[in-house]
Amino acid sequence: MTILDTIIAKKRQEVEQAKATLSITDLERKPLFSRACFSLREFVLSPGKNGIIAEYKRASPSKGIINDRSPVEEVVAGYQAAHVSAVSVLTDSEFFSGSLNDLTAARDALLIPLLRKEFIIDEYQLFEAKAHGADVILLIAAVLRPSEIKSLSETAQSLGLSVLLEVHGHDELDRSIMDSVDAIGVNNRNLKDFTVSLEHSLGLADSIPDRFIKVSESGISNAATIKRLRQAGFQAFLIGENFMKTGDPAQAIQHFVASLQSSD
Ligand SMILES: O=P(O)(O)OC[C@@H](O)[C@@H](O)c1c[nH]c2ccccc12
Repeated sequence: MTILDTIIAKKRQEVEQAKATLSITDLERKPLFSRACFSLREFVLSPGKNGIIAEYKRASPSKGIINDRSPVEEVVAGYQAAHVSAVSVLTDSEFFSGSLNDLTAARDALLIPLLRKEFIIDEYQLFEAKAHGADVILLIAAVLRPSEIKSLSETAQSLGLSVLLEVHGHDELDRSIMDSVDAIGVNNRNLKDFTVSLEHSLGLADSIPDRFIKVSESGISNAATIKRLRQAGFQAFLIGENFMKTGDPAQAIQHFVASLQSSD
């Protein structure tokens, strides 16, 4: 069993428990469910946007605790003040120490798109995402059949959510490309063994059709890397640990964005 298998097995149990506690109808009645979503496309592609999607990540299976001292609302407010395009918040509790409460706390602090970073396997989680303030959801090609990606992405879009599809290699990309996704993210981290290489993004850039927002995910820690990724055609950059591992993520991102601007 890989760590990904373990995470998905646990997730299936969690979703069944959540469904038994709160129905989709209950979720639809939550106040946030009826809000209009911010568009990922607009916030990444409009002129002057830097394309950074900054992530709030307390812990991960590969690193253990990264930062359990900086409160979510402070960190995401700092990300927004640094003019990022969007914010990502982990909601998995078992492996990433996140929660849906973190997502809602982030929503309260933000006027930019918010990604629910989660292992989504069931449409119930899409309704949960909407009811807790998300604008964007993640679908991971490594754990979903193409038919599942199709139905989950269509349902997400019907709720007004933007869809980020995550792939790791050519095979996943080729079988998962479909018009009901908005953005395609190449994860530089292999979720099966945690090794990180930028070559995954660089090698796939030209194979992603231009109608999708091109996102590079994980292991990004400096402006020079963003420059290389932009040259390869990437428009958005998902970055977590580089900010979270410092004592002050809000300050770290300010420095990062300043160095990005001075290298432009
Ligand atoms: O902390 P990093 O190396 O900057 O990576 C952020 C993000 O890409 C990573 O957290 C991630 C990408 N895909 C995921 C899927 C599930 C959980 C986490 C992830």
